[in-house]
Amino acid sequence: MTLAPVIAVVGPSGVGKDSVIEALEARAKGIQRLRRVVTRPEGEAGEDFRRVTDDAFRQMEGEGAFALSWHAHGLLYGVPKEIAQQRQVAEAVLVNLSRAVLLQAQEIFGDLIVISLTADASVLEQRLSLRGRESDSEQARRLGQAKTPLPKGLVRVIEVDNSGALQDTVAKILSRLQLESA
Ligand SMILES: Nc1ncnc2c1ncn2[C@@H]1O[C@H](COP(=O)(O)OP(=O)(O)O)[C@@H](O)[C@H]1O
Ligand SMILES: O=P(O)(O)OC[C@H]1O[C@H](OP(=O)(O)OP(=O)(O)O)[C@H](O)[C@@H]1O
Repeated sequence: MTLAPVIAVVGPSGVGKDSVIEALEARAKGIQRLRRVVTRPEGEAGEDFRRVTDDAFRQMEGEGAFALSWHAHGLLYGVPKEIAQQRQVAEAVLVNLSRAVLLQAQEIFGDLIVISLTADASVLEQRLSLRGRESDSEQARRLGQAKTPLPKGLVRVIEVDNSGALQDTVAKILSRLQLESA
């Protein structure tokens, strides 16, 4: 059975990864988002994710619960191995990934499309501040990592600027994805 592609949405903090994922899922029938496991502390909201403690995460990892996992912003993130079942029923599975794990993701998932979102530095700063999920110092730290480059060796990368309206970004992505599958 062929598995649907995994679409990794990546980019700096505040660029709009979760907003784009949510909007794409709503707009495109058949595209589903993946629910990540994150050790994000109580009180910090975010996308629809499964919150676990560090100990629970480590235990899950030891039991082989993740297809992919990584460490960023002092948190642990996991892609549950059930992504394989999701890829059997969906036309594509969207997931918010770290830029640091993209080559690993390409190796593990095989069929990987990377959507690399960009936005002007001033826009990022304003959006992180408006989101208000992290402290000012944590926001500043995340902004400091904004320019992390994508690794070399990725087969399919779609770069889209999300400095403008979300609906324009989503339209641009859908048209690029259609071109890809044509
Ligand atoms: N195109 C856009 N126009 C205006 N605000 C946006 C846009 N994309 C995202 N946002 C807002 O910016 C903030 C950060 O977006 P989010 O999706 O959490 O980014 P990320 O997941 O990349 O950190 C949120 O408050 C979100 O509502
Ligand atoms: O290595 P990087 O590409 O810089 O990514 C670091 C982390 O940032 C994002 O997490 P999260 O969505 O929790 O944070 P964000 O909304 O602030 O980007 C992304 O999913 C990674 O887990």
